[in-house]
Amino acid sequence: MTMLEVRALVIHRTNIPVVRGVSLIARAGEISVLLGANGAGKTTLLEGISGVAPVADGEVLLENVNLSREGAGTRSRAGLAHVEQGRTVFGSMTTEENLLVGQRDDAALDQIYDLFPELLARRDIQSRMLSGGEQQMVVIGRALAGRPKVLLIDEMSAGLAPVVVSRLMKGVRRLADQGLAVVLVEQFAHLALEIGDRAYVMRRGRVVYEGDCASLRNDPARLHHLYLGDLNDAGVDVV
Ligand SMILES: Nc1ncnc2c1ncn2[C@@H]1O[C@H](COP(=O)(O)OP(=O)(O)OP(=O)(O)O)[C@@H](O)[C@H]1O
Repeated sequence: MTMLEVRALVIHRTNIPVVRGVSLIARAGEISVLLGANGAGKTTLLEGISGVAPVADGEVLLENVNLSREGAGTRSRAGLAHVEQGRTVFGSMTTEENLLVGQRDDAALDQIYDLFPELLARRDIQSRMLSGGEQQMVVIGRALAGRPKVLLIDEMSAGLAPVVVSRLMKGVRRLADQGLAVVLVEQFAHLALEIGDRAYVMRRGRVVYEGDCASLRNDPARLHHLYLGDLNDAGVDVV
């Protein structure tokens, strides 16, 4: 079932269009992987979807309800959660105090500890003492507090060792298997394509590939070309 539908989104930064008519979908139980080189517009796109960045044109629909004119708070309450870049924990608060921020019920806390048992053992530790990977688990866990329908995750792996990234990816896959619709922006393309379902590659503000993750995973030369090769910018967006 399609949970999130983004239609022809246009977003400007200092009057320059950096997202130029992007459409994508995220289905319940699936991970939509969003790839692309630095500056392609991935972060800006997620910000436009969650309402953090103002949108110049296009639509954001959650379960067919148009949220395009709503602010970030309304979109969040409607079920759109956004894990932004930077892994911001409340450092002087314990792991559990962080997880309890915005928590609707204890069951959600149990769900987080079930997903990331590592955090259970660290529940009473000040979150500034946690490793980078554990802090990322806390941030993802906090985003689950409102029981979202769609989870947008931006570069959760930045600065982390590949083994830690794999661990996080497994957690995200499990969340999708539990029914969440996930949009995952990721620099470790090969790892993301392993756990993802749908793939989108952005280039200079546009989608230049839309398809299944398996096709791209099995064709690294094509992926390389989509990132760096000579594409006809004015041509067909979907390869
Ligand atoms: N606040 C801002 N003000 C002006 N320009 C911005 C701002 N944020 C992003 N940009 C520009 O918009 C373009 C898209 O940036 P964005 O961060 O969305 O790309 P990205 O694909 O997420 O890249 P990265 O992987 O580096 O985060 C870039 O050219 C960037 O310089």
